Amino acid sequence: MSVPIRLDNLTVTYERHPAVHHVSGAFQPGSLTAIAGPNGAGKSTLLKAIIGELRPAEGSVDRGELTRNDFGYLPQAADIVRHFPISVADTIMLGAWKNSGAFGRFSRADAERARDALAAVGLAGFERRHIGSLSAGQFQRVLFARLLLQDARIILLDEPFTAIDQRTTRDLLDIVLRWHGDGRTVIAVLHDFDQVRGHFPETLLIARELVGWGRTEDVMNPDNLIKARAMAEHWDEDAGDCAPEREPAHRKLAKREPAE
Ligand SMILES: Nc1ncnc2c1ncn2[C@@H]1O[C@H](COP(=O)(O)OP(=O)(O)OP(=O)(O)O)[C@@H](O)[C@H]1O
Repeated sequence: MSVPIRLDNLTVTYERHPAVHHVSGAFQPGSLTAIAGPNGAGKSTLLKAIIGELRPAEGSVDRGELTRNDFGYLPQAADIVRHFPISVADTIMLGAWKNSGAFGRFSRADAERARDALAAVGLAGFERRHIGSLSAGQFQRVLFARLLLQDARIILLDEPFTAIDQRTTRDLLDIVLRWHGDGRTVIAVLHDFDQVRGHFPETLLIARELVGWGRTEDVMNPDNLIKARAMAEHWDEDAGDCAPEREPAHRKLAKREPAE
């Protein structure tokens, strides 16, 4: 598979108010890209549009031959409900659902892979723990184990290292770098600019509109960062609607579809 994921004039709105505005460019296969920008810049919205959870109000996302099963997605921790009575093992096995048979049965091989994935994130022996009993860092490790089991070609991470300690961050960052080494396409929303500069070759800097997209050393320069901040400071939440010239009736509102 060697086709990029292309964004063409992508605009995503919430009730016609643009959260992502006229973004164009491409994620090359096998690239490792950070999405950076101020709070409310549209970073999470952009990820959701890439996986198809939100529909464009204007423009498009061209995923080529990729299907939903090719995408592994880690939402922001705040979007994940943790008080379901579900074990660590079952949470991880959800990553293998695409391999399960017609009756949702998992193979012995899947169970072994789940154990391996748990060991790979440093949580061997945690299978029976209730997810509600885990620390934030342990839970994030479980979600990474689920992604390992899912074995997706494209991996989207929304603030994967927020509110977790340095050791966990380092361990999970190693997994991200391994995914990149395997040739997967990885896109991660990040707030830590040192992390972006240190480990992510490509950056997409957004402040609702694109500020820069390309090599990290080119994009993360002081001018662009000042520009992004200034664009955020000038946001007018009461600005008029975003009305595309020719808007198909079925695209009038960004529509939420069932999340993973
Ligand atoms: N479900 C929603 N309904 C209406 N507006 C929304 C919704 N989700 C996000 N927004 C708005 O869209 C804009 C972009 O939000 P988004 O969460 O994509 O930003 P972000 O860059 O990920 O922010 P942060 O860094 O704070 O997580 C914000 O103004 C936000 O208030």
